[in-house]
Amino acid sequence: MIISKLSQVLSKSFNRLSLFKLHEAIEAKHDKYGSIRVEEKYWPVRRTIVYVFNPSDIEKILRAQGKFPYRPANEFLVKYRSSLPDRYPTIGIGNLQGDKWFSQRQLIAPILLSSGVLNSYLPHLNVITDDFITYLGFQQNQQGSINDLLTCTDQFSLESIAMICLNTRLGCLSTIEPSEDGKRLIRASKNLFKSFQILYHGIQWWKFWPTPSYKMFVAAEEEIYNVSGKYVDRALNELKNDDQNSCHEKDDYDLNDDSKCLLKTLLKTKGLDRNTVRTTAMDFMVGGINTVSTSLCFLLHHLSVNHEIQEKLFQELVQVIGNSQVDVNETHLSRLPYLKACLKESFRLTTVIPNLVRILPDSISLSGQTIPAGVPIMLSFGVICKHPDYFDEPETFRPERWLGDARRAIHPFSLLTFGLGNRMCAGRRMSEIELYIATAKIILKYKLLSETPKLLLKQDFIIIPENQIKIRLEPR
Ligand code: HEM
Repeated sequence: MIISKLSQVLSKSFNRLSLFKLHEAIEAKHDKYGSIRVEEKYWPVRRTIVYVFNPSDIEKILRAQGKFPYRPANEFLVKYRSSLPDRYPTIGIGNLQGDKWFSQRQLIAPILLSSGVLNSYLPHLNVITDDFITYLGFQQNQQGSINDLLTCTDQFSLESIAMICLNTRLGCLSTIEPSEDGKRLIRASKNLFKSFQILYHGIQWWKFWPTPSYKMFVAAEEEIYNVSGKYVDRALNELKNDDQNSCHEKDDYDLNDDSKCLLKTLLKTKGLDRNTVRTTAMDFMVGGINTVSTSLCFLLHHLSVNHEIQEKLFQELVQVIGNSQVDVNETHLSRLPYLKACLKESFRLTTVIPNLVRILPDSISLSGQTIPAGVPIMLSFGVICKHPDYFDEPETFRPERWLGDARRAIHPFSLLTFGLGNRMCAGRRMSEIELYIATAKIILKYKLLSETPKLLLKQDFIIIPENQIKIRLEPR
């Protein structure tokens, strides 16, 4: 009895120490220290980190970040890309700082956020979702179950992001075999995130010699660079040929209409050369594969556990869209408040990125403590989102809390899935559209029944399920 208790305590402590359980270690800091924790680390170098667990402090920080919000870069990525200036004229908007970041963000983000570009992808995302539904059908076992939902949503997510960023289908949803490029990208993006977790949060041995994780990162980065480069060059050649040949007839959603194709629009933008676009496309791929895939997997899991909510969502979808064969369009998307609330609630319970990080240009007073300028501050909204001080019955999946008057009880800086302000996620609207269309069509087609005993989480750079998500699909 005593031994088993001791082993439980030990295993909990070791779990918290583990690199893949950092989210639990951060929760434990909040339990122990309350709304703020200023931590001095002495090894391998002396540094201070501040953890903030209070939405009012988070609001203060985000309002104080100025014109050039400073989110610390992934240093290993900066080191690697800076060593190859011909290949990487930029280290990418996710890692640049100051006015260099600002001028690149000004060129790139408006294209990714423009409704003209976004809407042109709706028909393609509908087709990809239909293919995903067929693919799911082939993945079911004899009892109608999918044994590992995340590997399926990975395929969907990669196929979608490749269509958006590389202007190509990769065949990841083929019921026979994904294309070679598809397989390479899936493998590379998994390895990339695995190495990120160790390189970003572990001891920085990579600064002194190429550790196995650093080598894994470089190999994955090269793979993504090579595959995506091929499609960027193809788009560039098409643009050159288009210039030489006369215009062809274009319909509203024709991605050969260059003004509606993200990649070609980037390539035609003054100030963005071929290699900058190549880096940007890579960063979009990396930013968008695992985040969207895991978010979709979590949302489908929550719906599969909460049958009444799933039914209520189904009713909304039937009323607004009809059935799974109808293409989801802009008008439908503007009339689906319950679907949007379900996604928000899924983000609250299982947000894939539970912290934002900022370094402020000036000192700031937070929860009665003065934090000097230049100190990294972790805005730990993932903890806030699961705390009863801020959310009633926090463990319950209840989309209604995001609707009508109930929403007013929620502090606006408590859920920051995509960040906030002028450094927020450039792919937010694209991701939401992907997630809405996929969820809508799947729920219209299938009733989802969970076969996952308990959802466990781990941090693999982003938060992902630790155990396999098993789900049964019953045709409606
Ligand atoms: C569910 C999916 C996604 C989530 C949860 C997510 C979340 C985030 C978060 C939290 C940030 C940091 C924001 C901040 O510091 O304020 C970020 C940055 C970024 N994301 Fe996403 N993201 C997602 C999908 C995507 C996609 C699909 C793309 C590209 C198509 C993308 C591109 C970017 C870029 C370029 C940045 C850096 C922006 C900058 O530094 O200016 N993300 N994302």
